Amino acid sequence: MKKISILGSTGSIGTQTVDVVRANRDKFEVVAISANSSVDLLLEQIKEFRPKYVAVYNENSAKKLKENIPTDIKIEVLSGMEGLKTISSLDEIDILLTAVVGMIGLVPTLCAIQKGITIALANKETLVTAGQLVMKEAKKYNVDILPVDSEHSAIFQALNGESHKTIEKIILTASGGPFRGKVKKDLLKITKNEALKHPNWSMGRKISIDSSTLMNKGLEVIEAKWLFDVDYKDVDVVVHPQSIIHSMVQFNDSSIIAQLGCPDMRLPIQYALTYPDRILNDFERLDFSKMSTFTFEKPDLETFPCLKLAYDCLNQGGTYCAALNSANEILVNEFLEDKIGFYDIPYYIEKTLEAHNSISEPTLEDILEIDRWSREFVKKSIK
Ligand SMILES: NC(=O)C1=CN([C@@H]2O[C@H](COP(=O)(O)OP(=O)(O)OC[C@H]3O[C@@H](n4cnc5c(N)ncnc54)[C@H](OP(=O)(O)O)[C@@H]3O)[C@@H](O)[C@H]2O)C=CC1
Ligand SMILES: CC(=O)[C@@H](O)[C@H](O)COP(=O)(O)O
Ligand SMILES: [Mn+2]
Repeated sequence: MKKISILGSTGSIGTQTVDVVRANRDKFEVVAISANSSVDLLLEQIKEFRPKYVAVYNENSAKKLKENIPTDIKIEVLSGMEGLKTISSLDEIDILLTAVVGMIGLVPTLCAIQKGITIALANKETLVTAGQLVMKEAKKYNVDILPVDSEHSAIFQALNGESHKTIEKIILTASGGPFRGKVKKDLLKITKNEALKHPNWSMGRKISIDSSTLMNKGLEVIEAKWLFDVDYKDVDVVVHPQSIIHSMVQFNDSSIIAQLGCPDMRLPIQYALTYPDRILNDFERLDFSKMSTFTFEKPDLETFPCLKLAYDCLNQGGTYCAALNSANEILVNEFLEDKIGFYDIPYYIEKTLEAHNSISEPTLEDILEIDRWSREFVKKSIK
C-alpha cells in the first residue's frame, strides 16, 4: 500500500487522482486531502476515503467543513498555509501528489522534499518559480520528483534506462490550443469562454487559459529544463494538434523516442503513483487504424508571444521566470473576471519583466518577495 497525500484533491488533476485511487483501493491509501474552499466535494471525499487529515486553505471554509463532518468520522481539520505544509510532510506518507494550481504549491512541496517524501508533480508553477532551488533540495534529500504533466511524463518514460549524456534535445508537443491558426487581429476581442474551450483536454480554468495563450507551453519548457537538467536551447516546441504524441526525446545517434496515448491525464497520474511499475487499467487504447492524420507545425510566436517571453526569461535566468509566473497568475485571473483583454496578458507580463530587478541564485525568501512584488506591480499597472 502506498500512502498518499493530495494537495488540491478537488480540482481536475485532484479528482482524476481520486479516480485512479478508487480503481486501485488495494494499492493506495489516501491519508490526507486538501483544497482551497470546495467544502462539499471535500466532504464527499472524506466520506469515501476516510483520510486522517484534511487541509482547507481558506479559514472560513475550514470552519464550515468542520461543522459538517459527521460525528462518527475522526479526522483532523487543518487550515491556511500551515495546514498545507502539515499534510505535505506527514511522517506516514510515501508520496505527495501536488495538484494545486499556482505557486502556492511551492512551500508545501519544499517541506515534503525536506522530509524525504517522493513528489508526484502536476503543479508546474512550483518548478517555474523556483526550479533551481527545488531540484537542488531534491538532490540533497535524495527525493524523486515524478512528473505528472503529460509532456514531462512522456519525456520521463522516453528517458527510462537512457544515459543523460546522450540526450540531444527534448521535443515538447503542443496542441496549439483553441486559437491555433488564428492571427492577432482575430483574437483582439475573444472572450474567456472561447479561450476556455481546449480542443483535446478538459482541465482547470487557469491551465486552459494558459494553453490558449501558449503560456502553458512556455511554463512547460521551463519545467522541462529543471526536471531533466538540460539547456533551455535544447528544448524545442512543436505543435501537434492531435495531442497523441505527448512528447519526444532525440538522442545523439539521431533516434527519437516518443510516448503516445489517448489524451487522458489518469495515465500520467497512475504512472507517477505506481512508478517504477506499470499496472493494468481499462483506459481507452489507441487504435492506429482509426487515426488518419498526425500533423506537426511550428508555433506562431507572433500571435502567441507568451511562449517567447518564457524562453526569454530562461535566457535571462535569476528570478525572471518567477516574475513571469506571478504576473501571469494575476493576469489570467483578471482575464477570467473579464477585467482585461487577451493581449493584455503578454503586455503586462512584459511590463513586469522590464521593471523587475532580477536576483541571481535566489533564496526561497527572495522568490517569495519577487512573487509579492510582481503581483502588486501588475495590479497597480492594470489600475
Ligand atoms: N488539469 C490538467 O489536465 C493538468 C493540470 N496540470 C497542472 O496541475 C495543476 C492543477 O491544475 P488543475 O487540476 O487543472 O486545476 P484546478 O483549478 O482544476 O484545481 C486546482 C486545485 O487546487 C486547489 N487550490 C487552489 N488554490 C488553493 C490554495 N490556496 N490552497 C489549497 N488548495 C488550493 C483547488 O481547490 P478548490 O476546489 O477549493 O478551489 C483545487 O483542488 C496546475 O499547476 C496545472 O498547471 C498539468 C497538466 C495537466
Ligand atoms: C494535459 C496537459 O499536460 C496539458 O498541459 C496540455 O498539454 C495542455 O495542452 P497544450 O499543449 O494545449 O498546452
Ligand atoms: Mn502539459
